[in-house]
Amino acid sequence: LPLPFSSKSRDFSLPNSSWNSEMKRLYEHYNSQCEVESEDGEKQKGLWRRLPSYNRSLKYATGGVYLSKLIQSKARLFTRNIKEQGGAAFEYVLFNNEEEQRCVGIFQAGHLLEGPPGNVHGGAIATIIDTVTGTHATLLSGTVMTANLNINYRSPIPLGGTVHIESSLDRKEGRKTFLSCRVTSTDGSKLHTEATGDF
Ligand SMILES: CCCCCCCCCCCCCC(=O)SCCNC(=O)CCNC(=O)[C@H](O)C(C)(C)COP(=O)(O)OP(=O)(O)OC[C@H]1O[C@@H](n2cnc3c(N)ncnc32)[C@H](O)[C@@H]1OP(=O)(O)O
Repeated sequence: LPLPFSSKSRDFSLPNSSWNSEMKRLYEHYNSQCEVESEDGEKQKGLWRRLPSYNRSLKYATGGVYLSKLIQSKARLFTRNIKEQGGAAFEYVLFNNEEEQRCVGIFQAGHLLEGPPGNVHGGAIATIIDTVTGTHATLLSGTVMTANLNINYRSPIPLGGTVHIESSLDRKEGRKTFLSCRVTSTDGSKLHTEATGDF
């Protein structure tokens, strides 16, 4: 992740007191596979890697063609900019499995993401899918933009609930990267959303 963050920047993908037990359990499940101990007690890289997440992409604005310095200095990542405490909006952590070309997101949807009463807004679901697949495509192919995101909403996601999001590589064609994504209940028994993305 070639981003020049200050060591003081908060890493939003670490557990906090708003996480429910399912969120913590799944975090532990993947985090425990990020580092493994060999027989001689040495720590080695595991199958998974937790991806840190910050609320701005550049610590210091460098100026841009279209954006004023003021806008750049105030720019914050959409999914990490809600000040209200207590897991009000997007709580999530991403883990990447480079070998299997899979990226997993664990997502707890806070009360500010309501769409239909008691359920998560379809735009918020699209946002978190774009976040997981967009990050995955970046890891696979370098800097990308989402060209196309196709979403099938299969069953509502309850507000406050935790879901498992998995992005996998379908294929690469020249400079295009095609991914598939599934949002399921944490035990995998219920399919909430399916998507494909071109980056
Ligand atoms: C490491 C992690 C870091 C990440 C940290 C941040 C975390 C947050 C992550 C959040 C992530 C959030 C991520 C976001 O939210 S990204 C924001 C949302 N996306 C955009 O705003 C993108 C806007 N569009 C564009 O900029 C251009 O149109 C792009 C760049 C997409 C293509 O324009 P470009 O001039 O470059 O290309 P081209 O026109 O020569 O076409 C090239 C090829 O592409 C094919 N094509 C084009 N358009 C489409 C389409 N719509 N569907 C299907 N295919 C399409 C086209 O047929 C052609 O194919 P072929 O003929 O070659 O076969």
